[in-house]
Amino acid sequence: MENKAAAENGKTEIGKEGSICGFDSLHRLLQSSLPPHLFQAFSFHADKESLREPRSVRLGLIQNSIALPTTEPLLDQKRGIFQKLTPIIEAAGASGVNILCLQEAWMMPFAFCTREKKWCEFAEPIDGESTKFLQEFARRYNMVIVSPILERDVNHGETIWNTAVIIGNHGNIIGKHRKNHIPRVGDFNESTYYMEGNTGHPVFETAYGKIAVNICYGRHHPLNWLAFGLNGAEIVFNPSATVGELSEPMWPIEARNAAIANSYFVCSINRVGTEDFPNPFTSGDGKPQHTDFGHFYGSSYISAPDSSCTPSLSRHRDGLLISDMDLNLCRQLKDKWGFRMTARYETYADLLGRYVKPDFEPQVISDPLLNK
Ligand SMILES: NC(=O)NCCC(=O)O
Repeated sequence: MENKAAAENGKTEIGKEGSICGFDSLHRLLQSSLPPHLFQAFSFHADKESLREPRSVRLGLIQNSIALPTTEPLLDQKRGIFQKLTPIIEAAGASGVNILCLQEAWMMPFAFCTREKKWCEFAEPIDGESTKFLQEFARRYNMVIVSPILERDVNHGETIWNTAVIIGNHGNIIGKHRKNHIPRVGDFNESTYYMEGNTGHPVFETAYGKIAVNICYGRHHPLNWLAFGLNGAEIVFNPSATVGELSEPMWPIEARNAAIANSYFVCSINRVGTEDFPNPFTSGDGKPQHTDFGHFYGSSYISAPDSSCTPSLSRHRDGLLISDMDLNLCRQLKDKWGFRMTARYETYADLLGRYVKPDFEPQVISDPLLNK
């Protein structure tokens, strides 16, 4: 587990497999070459206000590799992850974390690359075994927990969804959100298993603030981020599973941009490690078949609306990132920049209204001399 002291010592384990140019994380590499003011660690500052008390919240993000090989019985694999996570969740609770978020589909390997249907067996109802496991911690530590799982909706013909369950600090289920954007890129063949979510862009009002969940691939969609902001989110969690070759250059940028544009905090969580599957599969790109997805590069971090961010966790180790923040910062940034006031929602709505119609024509004004 990575704690504050260990995380501040960024050059631990240099040369270990998974390091980047000898550094433990991309952030450490950047930190060594960029001025220190670009990096804020673990506690976000907001100005003191005269009419509002600070609204301090402590967040925890967990990234982890799977516990057992994917060839082991499915139930053992799931229970192995429970066992592995128990001390990490307890450390979060003992550290006074108010809201904890786990990685995408945390209770299973990310098997969607295989297109094999046997992995559907991991899917659970929202009040299933994984939720019950976490409800106990939520009650014990008075902690809200965001739990991204593979969901089976038994009331709707056993349909499967990629879902985040929001567990309240009394262990109650506040609600759920289903992943809005399903990737069809590289080995991310998730639409073989579930379709685009049908829960909209809910914001959950919890004891510690208004939160939302933008699951993984939704982070490439600025309007998805915007919708959570329009509904009043103060913190948006982005539980993810993504691999280095595909998305690592985008990872340090998109969440920070969303936090700035929408005046809220963004918590980016990625799983870590390489998961190997029993049967080879191809990526439809002419390259040889393979049995792993590539390296899940971890690197979880938190971005603030004032453009600061925490250092990221390791690229190759499990980790718990804990950070304090004052949610007053969200409104302070809204007052400063006025993005909500200067946006042109009517014109965007008009364009989008026309764009979704089959007879839409792009507004392009061509130089009349072009074809002369
Ligand atoms: N899990 C998931 O949606 N991955 C898609 C790949 C990416 O967005 O980087």
